[in-house]
Parts: sequence; structure tokens; C-alpha cells
Amino acid sequence: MNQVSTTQFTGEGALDTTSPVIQAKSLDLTFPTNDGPVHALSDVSLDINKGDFVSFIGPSGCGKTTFLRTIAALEQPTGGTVTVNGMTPDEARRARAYGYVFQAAGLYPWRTIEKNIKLPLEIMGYSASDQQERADRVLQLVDLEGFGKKFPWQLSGGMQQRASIARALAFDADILLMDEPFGALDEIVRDRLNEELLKLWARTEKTIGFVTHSIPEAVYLSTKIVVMSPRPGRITDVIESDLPRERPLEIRDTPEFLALAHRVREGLREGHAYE
Ligand SMILES: Nc1ncnc2c1ncn2[C@@H]1O[C@H](COP(=O)(O)OP(=O)(O)OP(=O)(O)O)[C@@H](O)[C@H]1O
Repeated sequence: MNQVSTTQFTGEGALDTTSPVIQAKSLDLTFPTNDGPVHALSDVSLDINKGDFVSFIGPSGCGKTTFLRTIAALEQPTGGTVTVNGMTPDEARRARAYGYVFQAAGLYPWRTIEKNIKLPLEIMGYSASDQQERADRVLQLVDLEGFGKKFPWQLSGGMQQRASIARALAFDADILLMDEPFGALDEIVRDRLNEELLKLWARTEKTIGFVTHSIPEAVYLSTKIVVMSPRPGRITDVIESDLPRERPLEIRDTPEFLALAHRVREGLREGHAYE
């Protein structure tokens, strides 16, 4: 049977909706340092499709952040290629193809939450009314309605991290890159934010790349779990999750969840055996 083509054409050129949103091919990255070269990524190839929630898990220093930063044009690969929506990472950054959420919320303490969200929009020259409309909408998306006039220090750590997610969403980018956004939070707050992030993902249909150290977090959130080896970071396993998209926290006690967690743990162990 002939496959129906879903290729669409836009004014800016062809956009093939069947091709991956993010595609890494044989990516290699070595940092030159005073103590000699640090080989951070080795032969990393990966396809991320539209609407995927992809987690990256691996030991400390294996290159998870470096991989995310390469996608975001914050690092230059020394070999191989990455494309984002068919563009180079640099072009994708200029096209505002993604929002980036860092480990620390990184909010300016002297600006209110609303003004923190508006800052990048201000720099980009959005009109005052557009800024306001966007700030209101994203505050609602992360359940921070009514907190826009507060200063960061008036909010809990979890709320600050939600504000930083709101800031990353303000551009309406289809891709959200998140580097251990909940790593510094306690378990209970982290659980709640994980639940909220899944709801946000379902509502907005974003494509998400998410770095974590936590096996349960990776399994709970992801449609695809990418297991990496110790430095130089290589991909040792890509696990497609068959869990339903709607996931109450209790799903973590099911045999299906535990089987996935087991496979991730085994993948991490095997990665260590390479050293
Ligand atoms: N700008 C840089 N210059 C030199 N070395 C770097 C640079 N950035 C990262 N590295 C090194 O590259 C390796 C990969 O770092 P990266 O932060 O990507 O790892 P990670 O898996 O995200 O670690 P963690 O889980 O601890 O955050 C590490 O050894 C790190 O020290």
C-alpha cells in the first residue's frame, strides 16, 4: 500500500512533518582544556520526533548537559551534525524554535515574576500588550496565576522553577529543553512538578528533551529514555516506553513501570562496564 505523504510546504521552504524534530548524527564533541582535551560526546546519533518526551540519563559528567547545549547552539560539535526542525542549531535559536530551562531557576531577584517572564520578550521587541498577554497565558499554564507581581524570593523553590518554565514557554516554541529542572527540589515537590509537567506536555503537545539523574523521574515522564555511558558520553540504550500517556503517580508501583526502571538500571550498569 502506498504511504500517504504528510509533507507540507510553507512560505519559508519545505517542512516534512514525518522527519524528526531533532536529529543528531554521529555527534562528537571534545573540549580543549589546559589539562588536555576532554572528550565529552562520542558518536551520538538520535532521532527525536514531534511530541516525544525524551529523557537523558547517565552518570555525572557523561555529557547530558553538553548534548542539550549542542542542540541549543550553546556548544559547537567537533564532529557530526545536529538539526532542529531541519535547521542548524544556530538557525533554530534565531527562529526561537525552543525554550530552555536550566538547573537553577535563574530569575532576577529585583524583577517580579511577571517582569522576569517579560524580559526576553522585551529584548526581542515584543509590544507591551503582547508581552502582557503572553505572561498571563504562561503563568496560567504553570498554575502561577496571581503570582506575577511577586518577587522570586517570595515564592518556594518549586514555584520559582515553574516560573522559569513559564519564561521558557513565553515564545511559543514547539520544543522545550530542560536540564535537570527539578534536581534541587525535595521528593514531594518534585513528584508534584512531574505530574504538572506531564499535564502541561499533554495540553501543549510540545516536544521535550529532559536531563535527569533519577530513574523513576525518567520512566515516569518519558516516551523515550536515552541511557548514556560514562565519558565520553555514548548512547547505550534507547528505551521506548509503552506506558499510557496519562500517568497517575501510582503508576510507579505497576509491574510495567518497574520493568522499565529495571531496564534503565541495567543500561546504566552496562555503560559502566565499558570503562
Ligand atoms: N566548557 C567546558 N570546557 C571543558 N570541559 C567541559 C565544558 N563543559 C563540560 N565539560 C566537561 O565535559 C564533560 C561532560 O559534562 P556535562 O556537564 O555535559 O555532563 P553531565 O552528564 O551533564 O553531568 P552532570 O550530570 O554532573 O550534570 C564533563 O567532564 C565536563 O567537565
